[in-house]
Amino acid sequence: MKNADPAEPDFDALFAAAARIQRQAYAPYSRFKVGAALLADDGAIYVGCNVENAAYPVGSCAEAGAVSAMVAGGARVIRAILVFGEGAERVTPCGACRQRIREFAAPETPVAIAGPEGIRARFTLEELLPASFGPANLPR
Ligand SMILES: O=c1ccn([C@H]2C[C@H](O)[C@@H](CO)O2)c(=O)[nH]1
Repeated sequence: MKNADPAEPDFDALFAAAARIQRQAYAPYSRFKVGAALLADDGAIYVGCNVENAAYPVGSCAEAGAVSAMVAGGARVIRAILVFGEGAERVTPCGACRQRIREFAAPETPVAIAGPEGIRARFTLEELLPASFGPANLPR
């Protein structure tokens, strides 16, 4: 049975959303298109794709786009996130994006890494960004 556990995020839906948005990526320089989809606490799926720039460092990652879409949509908690990329290697979020996810996720929040054939690996955020700095580290 598909997604029988109600506590388990629907990774099939995240995969479909990330694979769809990956095709929209603007990546004329790297030619490496990435899509990201996250399930937020409002039950909605928010997506993003990488958007490169002729001034290379100005480009943004798929995960950054998905996090921005979530915040713009009014949600504040990431329940699960999936990153979709092509090629033989796993496309794990870059360091900066791990921190972006950290702002809105828990240590145990799943981060799934997918390619065209399906999910390749599943990490927790804590595995990708151990001993991290977050909102609670700032004085109130
Ligand atoms: O997790 C990742 C890794 C890379 N990229 C983008 C950045 C750049 O546009 C291209 C090559 O690094 O892929 C993402 O969007 N997400």
